[in-house]
Amino acid sequence: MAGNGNENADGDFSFSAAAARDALPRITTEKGAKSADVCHDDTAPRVNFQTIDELHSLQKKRSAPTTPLKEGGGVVMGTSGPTTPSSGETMLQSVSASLASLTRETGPKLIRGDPTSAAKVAHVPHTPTSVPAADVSDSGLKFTHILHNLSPAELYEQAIKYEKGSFVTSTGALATLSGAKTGRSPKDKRVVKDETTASELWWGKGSPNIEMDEQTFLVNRERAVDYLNSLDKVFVNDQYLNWDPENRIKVRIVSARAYHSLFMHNMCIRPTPEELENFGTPDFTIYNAGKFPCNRYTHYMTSSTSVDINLGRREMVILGTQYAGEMKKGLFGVMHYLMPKRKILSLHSGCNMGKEGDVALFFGLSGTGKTTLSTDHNRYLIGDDEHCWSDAGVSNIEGGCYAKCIDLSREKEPDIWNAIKFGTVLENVVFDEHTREVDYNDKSVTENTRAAYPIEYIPNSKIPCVGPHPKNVILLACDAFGVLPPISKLDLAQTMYHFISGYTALVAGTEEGVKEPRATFSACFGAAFIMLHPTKYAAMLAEKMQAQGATGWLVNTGWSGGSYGAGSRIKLAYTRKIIDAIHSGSLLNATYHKTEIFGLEIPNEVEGVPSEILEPMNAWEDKEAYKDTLLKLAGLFRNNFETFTSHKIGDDGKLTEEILAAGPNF
Ligand SMILES: Nc1ncnc2c1ncn2[C@@H]1O[C@H](COP(=O)(O)OP(=O)(O)OP(=O)(O)O)[C@@H](O)[C@H]1O
Ligand SMILES: O=C([O-])CC(=O)C(=O)O
Ligand SMILES: [Ca+2]
Ligand SMILES: [Mn+2]
Repeated sequence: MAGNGNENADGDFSFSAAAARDALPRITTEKGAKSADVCHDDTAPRVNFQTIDELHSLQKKRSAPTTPLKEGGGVVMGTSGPTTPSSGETMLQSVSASLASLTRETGPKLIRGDPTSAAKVAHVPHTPTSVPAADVSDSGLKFTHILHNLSPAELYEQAIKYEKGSFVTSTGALATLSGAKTGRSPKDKRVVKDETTASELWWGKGSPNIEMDEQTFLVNRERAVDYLNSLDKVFVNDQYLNWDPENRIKVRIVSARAYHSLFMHNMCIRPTPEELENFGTPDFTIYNAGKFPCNRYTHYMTSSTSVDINLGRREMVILGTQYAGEMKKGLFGVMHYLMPKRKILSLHSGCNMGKEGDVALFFGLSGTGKTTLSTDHNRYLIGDDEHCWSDAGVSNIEGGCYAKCIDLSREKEPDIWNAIKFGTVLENVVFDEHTREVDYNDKSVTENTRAAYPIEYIPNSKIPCVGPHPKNVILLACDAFGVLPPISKLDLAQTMYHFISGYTALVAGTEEGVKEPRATFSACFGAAFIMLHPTKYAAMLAEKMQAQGATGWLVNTGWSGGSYGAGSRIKLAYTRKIIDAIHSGSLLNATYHKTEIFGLEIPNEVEGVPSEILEPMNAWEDKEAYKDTLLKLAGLFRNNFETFTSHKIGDDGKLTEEILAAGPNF
């Protein structure tokens, strides 16, 4: 009967007599079953390992270029004999030379690979020399491990294991903290003034180049190098800048953090394994000592942070800041020096291209919309921030994008939202401690939250990131005064006037309550990065725009209907419609009327944009307040331009006159 354990209809099992005495039933298998068939679910073939260590050694397959040794065996390399060094050896020698102490004239002893890894590692061949005991230092005796061009996955592991504040977010990005500094430190930037740069660069009032001498640079360089050599391990990135193959620059970044290495991996152009094998000597080297400060007793130092550029030595030193943007923008400064020497214009601009090959440039100061508006689902992204314009067309300097994340939404910026995934560095964002979902509205750490991702994370990026000559040059200004029209067409002189002015007005504070907008004028929409006098870049831009017949536009991505506090920021959807109309060419054929004071040409209609916002005065309720604010802004423009009135722009005296006349008239 059911339940008494004696069912045996199929002969599958039967209870032994013990069942009757309440013991556990003994299971008997099917008649005739051989012992080898007992376990039907474990029929895997023989294993290839005898020990746990062997099992672990099987997990990782060797790959070039990130694993320690190319030629198997894993023997520690001895002193270099008559045989030619392997590429791994060459790399170590090259890095050791980069990290050489200038006072001791020796490079550190280097080992490739993580210090904690059990994997066999190779070290740089070191010629044994007998040195006086007094010259021997502890750092000279130790080995520094070099983590050379690690992959994003390896860098994630390094960051999570060793760098506090590193987490994987719910979408797979690496959340990091940049420490005390969450933005650049322009007041701490120094540029070496030597015989050459004294005459070539822009110095003095308004210039971003604060001088330092060669000797002081070497003091800071030694400080950074000694710090890096004192560590167990340093990260080394060998990468490229500029997608134009004829004007590509090789850069090496030596840093103390996996965060910095992954950031630059994303932001610079990534070499192929073959290119890395044959990388050779870099054209420019960054020593990023991160949190290690400069010595404030050092000449020219006014804080514990110092970002030093030496164009002669082709080196940059970073002390006392971990904000990764310093590296990206430091290299941009270098390009602003090197490229004009080759008659190539360097630009703080975004750049994209339509299906018909029409290229647009987007100039603008930080936060005005270069990244947001160049990332356009209907167009190919060439780059979001740094470009070159040569006789051949445009090329992106970088291999990645650096998007502002504050208030980021999937609806408004889907491509940027989707780019925040595995491999992306997310700086200073706040996330849920359990779900790891990021709250992009949270400004607890900083308002300047950022995502750095490789450009190919944007689905319609154009690889290689080059394009033909621009057709449209769009100047973005986030006008928190709310008086500039959302869109106006510029003639060449006006384009130059606004390019040299480089105006934007962001909101002064992030605290509660209404704050006065603060006007910022930054020549060439990037005074912090230019090296030569602004008129040099302006002359090149004028010449190129003229030669190519490019049209200039001024787009206000800021306020409408009143200043910050009374009006509101122009809807991103409207700005996108305006940009669409520029790209399509429909705005070129529109009818226009001219504004008072600034003399800007405003279109009477733009498809998809309410006409009442096109003329700024119409959107203001208080017309008197509008006029006062407009005059106030015009005055700010005029004051700012005074420093440029004594400069000639290019060889064309007539253009200079026209540019001076292209400013506000009142
Ligand atoms: N009408 C608008 N047009 C453009 N951007 C807008 C508009 N309204 C709001 N925004 C927001 O303004 C910000 C523009 O930032 P974006 O990253 O594009 O600046 P950026 O010019 O690339 O600056 P940076 O050089 O510092 O990278 C984004 O957060 C975007 O969502
Ligand atoms: O450099 C930065 O921190 C961000 C940036 O792109 C800019 O300011 O133009
Ligand atoms: Ca940007
Ligand atoms: Mn920028």
